[in-house]
Amino acid sequence: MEIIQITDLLDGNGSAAFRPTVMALGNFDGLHIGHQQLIARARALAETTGVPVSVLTFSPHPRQVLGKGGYTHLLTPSDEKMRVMQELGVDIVYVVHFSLDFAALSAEDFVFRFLGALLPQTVVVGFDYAFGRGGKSDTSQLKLLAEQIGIDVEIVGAVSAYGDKISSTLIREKLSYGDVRLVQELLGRPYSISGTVMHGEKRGRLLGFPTANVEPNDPYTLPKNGVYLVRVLVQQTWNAAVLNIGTKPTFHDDHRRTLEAHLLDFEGDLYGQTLRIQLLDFLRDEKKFFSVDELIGQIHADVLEAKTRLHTFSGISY
Ligand SMILES: Cc1cc2nc3c(=O)[nH]c(=O)nc-3n(C[C@H](O)[C@H](O)[C@H](O)COP(=O)(O)O)c2cc1C
Ligand SMILES: Nc1ncnc2c1ncn2[C@@H]1O[C@H](COP(=O)(O)OP(=O)(O)O)[C@@H](O)[C@H]1O
Repeated sequence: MEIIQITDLLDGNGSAAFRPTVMALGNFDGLHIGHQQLIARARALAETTGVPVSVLTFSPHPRQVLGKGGYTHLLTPSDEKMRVMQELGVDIVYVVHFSLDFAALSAEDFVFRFLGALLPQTVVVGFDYAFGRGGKSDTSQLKLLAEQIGIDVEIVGAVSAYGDKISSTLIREKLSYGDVRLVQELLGRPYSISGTVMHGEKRGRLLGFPTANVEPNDPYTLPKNGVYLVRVLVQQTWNAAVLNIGTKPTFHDDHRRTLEAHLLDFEGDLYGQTLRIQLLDFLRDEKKFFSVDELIGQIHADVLEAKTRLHTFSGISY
């Protein structure tokens, strides 16, 4: 898969580097099964005309640039997004640097000056696609403008599950309830977080449960505080683990949120390594224990419960 960064507005002078493709447009945060259907549609169209399938996406996420706080938690930061797109069979990803200048483009400029220069034969968008200054233009305007310069527009309908339209917002909400099993259904794969193992408070080993303190590499949307059954990728090997997300209220009144994974069958040094954590199941809420022995007893019970539930997940492909 080729990744092409686009940092300027093209102004019609960059077209030499581009070739005809069928192009899916969107932010695709989460790359959930709705996004996947859209990309599959683009792929099918590309195959019938014998051109590559491309995706046009933005970085940073427009909400990170335009949002009131200027910062948004993501489901699939860039590396994860690229990994999943590759699995989906995307040939080319155009990553457009999203700036205030870009956001200010009118609908006409976006289509005539920008999109046209990328030479798509067809663009594929979701039914709720919005573009142009203030995101004020919709799919019917896209069709009207794009067809003037010979670009076909294909609009893909909503995908629903359990009566809800699948969206990044829905997935964020389910994560806030800790419902990682449902999230896995909506994503078509387990929710995953990548991070680096940092030094912690060195208490884990004294409790009999060393825990890798994982500092997320990007501003991920975290599920609610609690204990989860997870799988952790360490140097190309998956390890079953229990993960605590929270503030460790047994030891602290006001600690920042941390992610700590105890790998069930592992001994060794993980400091400095990059780990990928897949969240498989929610085990319980995080609690304040009144003695350390009570906490240790509960972690033993968590490990037993994790091992029991692990059997349910044997069919998952990583
Ligand atoms: C499976 C598991 C469950 C945990 N549950 C709780 C909990 O309910 N409440 C709590 O205060 N800490 C909980 N912890 C966090 C421990 O307090 C933490 O791992 C310990 O303080 C070690 O921290 P350190 O690695 O920074 O030394 C849990 C840890 C694990 C691995
Ligand atoms: N089974 C295991 N699961 C997680 N970490 C382990 C395991 N075995 C050894 N380790 C190592 O021990 C470290 C965690 O020990 P801990 O006492 O909790 O220290 P820290 O507070 O620095 O995390 C991990 O970062 C890793 O290098």
